[in-house]
Amino acid sequence: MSAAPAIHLDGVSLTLGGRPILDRLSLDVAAPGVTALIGPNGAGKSVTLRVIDGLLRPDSGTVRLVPGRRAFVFQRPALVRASAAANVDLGLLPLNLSRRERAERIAAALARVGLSERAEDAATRFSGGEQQRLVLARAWAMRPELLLLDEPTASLDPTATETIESLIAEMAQAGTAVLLVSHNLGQVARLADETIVLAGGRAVERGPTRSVLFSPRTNEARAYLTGELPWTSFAAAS
Ligand SMILES: Nc1ncnc2c1ncn2[C@@H]1O[C@H](COP(=O)(O)OP(=O)(O)OP(=O)(O)O)[C@@H](O)[C@H]1O
Repeated sequence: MSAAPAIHLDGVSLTLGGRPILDRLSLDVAAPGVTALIGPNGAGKSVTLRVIDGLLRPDSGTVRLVPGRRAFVFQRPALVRASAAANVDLGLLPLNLSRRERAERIAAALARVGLSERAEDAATRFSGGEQQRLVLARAWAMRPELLLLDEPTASLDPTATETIESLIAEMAQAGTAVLLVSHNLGQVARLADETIVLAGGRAVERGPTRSVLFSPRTNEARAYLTGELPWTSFAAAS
């Protein structure tokens, strides 16, 4: 990797509830671009994102991040009881923008995810997919240096998924380092330059997405991928 990584984890270990969850985890995430973090349920993907965001403190090891704005889109959308517009505005508050610039960014972000008409509606009454689109709009409006995404399209319909995927790609092209946790391997293939496979709290494999998905070198990665990836249709499309 030529430039300094946006995220650098070195030997990160963490025990939760008496169980080792991260086990000397080391990984780098390049900036800009999309890096996918994949692996079986319980592998420690969400915990890794929370460690990177500082919500969980590792027992040992080093976490180094590129300085700047950071946005985290959780598996379950984190929204306050206020309008959709106010929820986007919350992400902008720390940025010291003028009132007018905030209003412009809010309008553009809501339009980007097809929620312009819902700007004044209560966000907590939105459907699951609408809430997910809203939190992504908030992240987009922040223009973060670092974007952490935990299953960002898990409850979205195909059209909304396409909207969100193009928004993620656009942010990466504009310079954001994106770390994407997803079980949607088609999405990983579409978006991620690099892919890291996590199993048992360790990065067992990493490399260009295509080689990780189609020619995994480790048994752990192979076991995960053969259970999840529709090899026949997928391989035929490549
Ligand atoms: N606060 C906590 N206390 C105790 N155990 C925890 C805590 N948070 C997570 N864990 C455990 O850590 C393990 C890894 O959880 P994590 O949510 O990171 O998995 P994941 O790889 O994101 O899985 P999935 O694909 O199912 O979302 C799980 O077994 C979970 O029960």
